[in-house]
Amino acid sequence: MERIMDHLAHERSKAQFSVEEMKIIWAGSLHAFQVSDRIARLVASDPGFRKDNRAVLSRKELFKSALRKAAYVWKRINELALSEEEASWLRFYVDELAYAYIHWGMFVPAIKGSATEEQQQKWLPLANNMQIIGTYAQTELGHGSNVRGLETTATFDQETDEFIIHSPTLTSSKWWPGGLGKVATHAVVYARLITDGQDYGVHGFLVQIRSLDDHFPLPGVTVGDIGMKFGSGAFNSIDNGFLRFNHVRIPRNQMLMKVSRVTRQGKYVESNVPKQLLYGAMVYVRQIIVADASIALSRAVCIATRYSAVRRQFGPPHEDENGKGVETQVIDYKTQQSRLFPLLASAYAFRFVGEWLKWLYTDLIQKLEANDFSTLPEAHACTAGLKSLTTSAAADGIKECWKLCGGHGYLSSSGLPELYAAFVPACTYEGDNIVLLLQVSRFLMKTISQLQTGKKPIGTTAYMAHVEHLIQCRCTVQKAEDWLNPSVILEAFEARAIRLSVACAENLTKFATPLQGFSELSPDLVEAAVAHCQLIVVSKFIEKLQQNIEGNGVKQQLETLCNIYCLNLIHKHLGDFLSTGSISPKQASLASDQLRSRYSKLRSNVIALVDAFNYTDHFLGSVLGRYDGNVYPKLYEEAWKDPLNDSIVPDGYHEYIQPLLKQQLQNARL
Ligand SMILES: CCCCCCCCCC/C=C\CCCCCCC/C=C/C(=O)SCCNC(=O)CCNC(=O)[C@H](O)C(C)(C)COP(=O)(O)OP(=O)(O)OC[C@H]1O[C@@H](n2cnc3c(N)ncnc32)[C@H](O)[C@@H]1OP(=O)(O)O
Ligand SMILES: Cc1cc2nc3c(=O)[nH]c(=O)nc-3n(C[C@H](O)[C@H](O)[C@H](O)COP(=O)(O)OP(=O)(O)OC[C@H]3O[C@@H](n4cnc5c(N)ncnc54)[C@H](O)[C@@H]3O)c2cc1C
Repeated sequence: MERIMDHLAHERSKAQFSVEEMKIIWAGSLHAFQVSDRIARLVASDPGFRKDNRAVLSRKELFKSALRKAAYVWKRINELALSEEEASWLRFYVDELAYAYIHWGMFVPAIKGSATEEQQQKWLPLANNMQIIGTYAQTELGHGSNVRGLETTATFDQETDEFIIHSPTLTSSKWWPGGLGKVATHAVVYARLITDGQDYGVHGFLVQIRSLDDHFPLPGVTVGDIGMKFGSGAFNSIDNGFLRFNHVRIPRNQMLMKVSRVTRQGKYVESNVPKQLLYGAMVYVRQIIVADASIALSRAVCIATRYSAVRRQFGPPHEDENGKGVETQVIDYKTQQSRLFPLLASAYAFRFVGEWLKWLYTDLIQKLEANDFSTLPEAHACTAGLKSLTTSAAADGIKECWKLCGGHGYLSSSGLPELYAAFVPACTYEGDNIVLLLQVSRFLMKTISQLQTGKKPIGTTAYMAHVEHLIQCRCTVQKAEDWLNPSVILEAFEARAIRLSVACAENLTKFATPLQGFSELSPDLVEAAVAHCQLIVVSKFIEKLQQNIEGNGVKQQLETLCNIYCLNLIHKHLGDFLSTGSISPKQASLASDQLRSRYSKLRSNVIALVDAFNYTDHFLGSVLGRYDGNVYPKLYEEAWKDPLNDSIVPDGYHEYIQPLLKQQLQNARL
């Protein structure tokens, strides 16, 4: 036991940088670090937030436990008079999916984004004080991605000055909204607005669905839970629901009227605000999900890295620091490094691009408030594309981390199966990842077509202004070290991205209609979108390194991580880089050489790099990822805690095992 604990201490002693300074970089600022650290410890030390029994709870127990925790969170927020920032961290570290995620993450933002000032003054205080609990009811049984295809209707009745909300078909039943099944009292419902016999398309409406007195559904409302979801624990603590309306009436002023409104006379009036602002809550949450992807991936990487340093298999016996013969730490296998270290680098890359995206979103909101809508298309493309890229990579990465831990990774107590089950739907919710990449490609094709009109591309597409150069430039790498030059890397990624986009744009002209072209070329368009989004992540990582980064050795570690992130992408997408002529086969081989050498450079720092995430053992929820590395005794202890081990002879022995054995024994004797 002693020896295992020593392993991580020894690993930590090898670090070549200041972990404390890196923690601040990871958190974003000293202030963010201090607040998050304080709240993480508060949660970890409070038995009310225990979560180690989730895997063995039944659905009903799990759901009730999530309700209890959500109520307890609210109580603590009020008792401690936490600020909004502290309250968000508290909800985050409690790490239990419940209705509050949708209430705070979607219901409140939808009101802020789509309601008029007057409507906000009425509804926000109610929501902020939890006098009502809200959900975001957009998706239907028949349509999720195709929002324009939603079928729920909101028909204006001029006589009573009301909207009649109705579900005309089975497929129009709302399906999936979190917190809807059993908890929410109100919902922002997306429905087709019909007035004067004309259909004006999908709009948002605030609808009360349950009584505030006895929690029963209001007349005309049918509501329930959609059933168990993938994995034990995970999303099963939340009541994703279905909802049907039978001519439910709401006052006219419960239509969210920032984008457009209906007058007392039933006239539909558009404002000067673009209609896409109706989708504003999705832009907001997609940006948060990018931050969440870096958290989910870094959690998995932290577990896999610590365990890989503790775990030993085979090898020429080495001598440990006490001169004893020991097997090889699995982290020293080059295959383990080539699977794990790029994931560690990706966690950092996603953290920084998430930070930038938060800035972009804040900037967008400021501009929108000043009636400047110019950056909305780019913000939509960036949030959609980066949400897609980072969640797909994080979900795959978590699965890889579980395999990196061998058999023990499959144990619930490793924390990895539940982390995977809880995160993988992020590839679907807030927009299916492929559908979102197609939105990015649409934006890219539009930008390319505008180049011909002389319109200067801005922001993340600014590189397209150099299309002539990027189409014909040749990568200058001659030796492996040349791949450490950020401008060489950047140009290779820009060349690959623009060449894929331009090829798509040229191919699109070969089809009878743009629609037909988009449909036929959609796999290529998705690849072009991925290349563009990867370029954004690469360029934001490089920009981060150009900032003033303090702390002993911190910048050097980040440079190594950045190199690994970029070179591994080249390695994985070699087909793109070679087929577009962005690099040559010889340069590809030099990139692989450099990548291998970066792994060796990073090796002694990896434990410290995952320590810099500053995750408590409570938050990690993993025996394999424990800070002290004391894995085996704790695994043994956990095994004993399983309910099957409550009795020596299992339930069912007398009914099913004993008779079977007896029968077989008798048969043998006959
Ligand atoms: C130390 C670090 C600390 C970090 C802390 C992190 C804390 C993390 C906490 C935990 C966070 C998260 C946990 C999450 C918990 C779980 C929540 C899950 C909740 C899930 C909710 C949902 O899923 S809600 C439903 C979402 N649904 C969708 O996303 C549907 C997807 N479909 C669409 O968006 C649209 O239908 C689609 C865009 C695909 C097509 O729409 P359509 O109207 O047909 O549009 P087009 O014709 O294609 O386009 C018209 C033009 O509009 C542009 N556009 C489209 N969408 C938008 C938009 N959103 N904004 C702006 N513009 C848009 C489009 O580009 C077109 O423009 P053009 O110029 O005409 O080309
Ligand atoms: C855990 C979870 C929580 C959720 N929470 C909410 C919530 O709170 N509120 C809410 O309103 N919704 C919620 N949703 C619903 C979610 O937003 C939708 O599931 C999502 O938008 C995808 O839509 P869909 O299910 O209709 O998939 P579909 O669009 O049916 O996708 C099926 C397949 O078709 C492909 N596809 C679809 N369209 C195209 C296209 N144009 N081109 C190429 N391929 C295409 C997709 O890539 C996918 O492979 C939640 C979903 C999950 C899983």
